[in-house]
Amino acid sequence: MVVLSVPAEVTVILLDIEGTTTPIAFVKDILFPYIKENVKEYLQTHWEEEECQQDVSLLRKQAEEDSHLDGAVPIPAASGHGGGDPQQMIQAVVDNVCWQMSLDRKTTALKQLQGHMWRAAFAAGRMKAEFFEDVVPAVRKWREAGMKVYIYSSGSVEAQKLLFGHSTEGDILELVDGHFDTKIGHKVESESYRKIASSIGCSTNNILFLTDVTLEASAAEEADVHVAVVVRPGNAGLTDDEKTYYSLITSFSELYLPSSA
Ligand SMILES: CSCCC(=O)C(=O)COP(=O)(O)O
Ligand SMILES: [Mg+2]
Repeated sequence: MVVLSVPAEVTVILLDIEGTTTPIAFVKDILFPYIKENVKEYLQTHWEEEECQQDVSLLRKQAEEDSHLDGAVPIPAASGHGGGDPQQMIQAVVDNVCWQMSLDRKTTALKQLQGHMWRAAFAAGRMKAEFFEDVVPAVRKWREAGMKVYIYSSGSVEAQKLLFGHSTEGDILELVDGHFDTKIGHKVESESYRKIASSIGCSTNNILFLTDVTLEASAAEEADVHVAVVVRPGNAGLTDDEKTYYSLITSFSELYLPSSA
């Protein structure tokens, strides 16, 4: 088995979700279709609620920022008392969400609505999150060895907690010391990793970040975070240069912690 030695200065393991702890297929074939199939009904049912209106406001703000993009779908401003025609507005939000999802965009606005929609499905037991079989045993081992384990995903913190709280392995939320999402910054920006270190109260070089996306690995590395690229079934392929440059693992069991020897 290939073994990757974790540098002695590492005290925190920061995990991406999609393509790292969890198969991309679970996200693409189960989580995302649920949104596309249910978004209209969800908006119709929850339209008058404060949380739903906040989600719509955030999506509208994002739509304004996106107005220069090809195919962007605007969301009209709510006008006067009671706003415009709710059905027209709902259709615009549905079209905007579907357009963003067709591009797999990771905007905070889209991820916030998705998280709120998944809540009911997880709570009702309609979905259970999948984790690769090496994930839970490895995370338990790392924690026993004194490591802190944090999550950094484009999925909202609320959605992350749903996945860890309702998984095929049971409720594994207690295995995580904390969560970060795009509210701290985007995963392809190195400043996000500096902010995460500062929020945890450690140096960036105390963190090992595991992700399937090399653009994220590169941003983290620029901030002096240690990185390993996770190669899982169904992940996007890597170029030969990327394969040579990055430390690669295919299972969390390939990480060797000197402190656990
Ligand atoms: C954790 S919520 C479901 C996945 C999701 O919406 C997503 O965007 C995952 O992105 P990641 O940063 O974990 O690759
Ligand atoms: Mg990922």
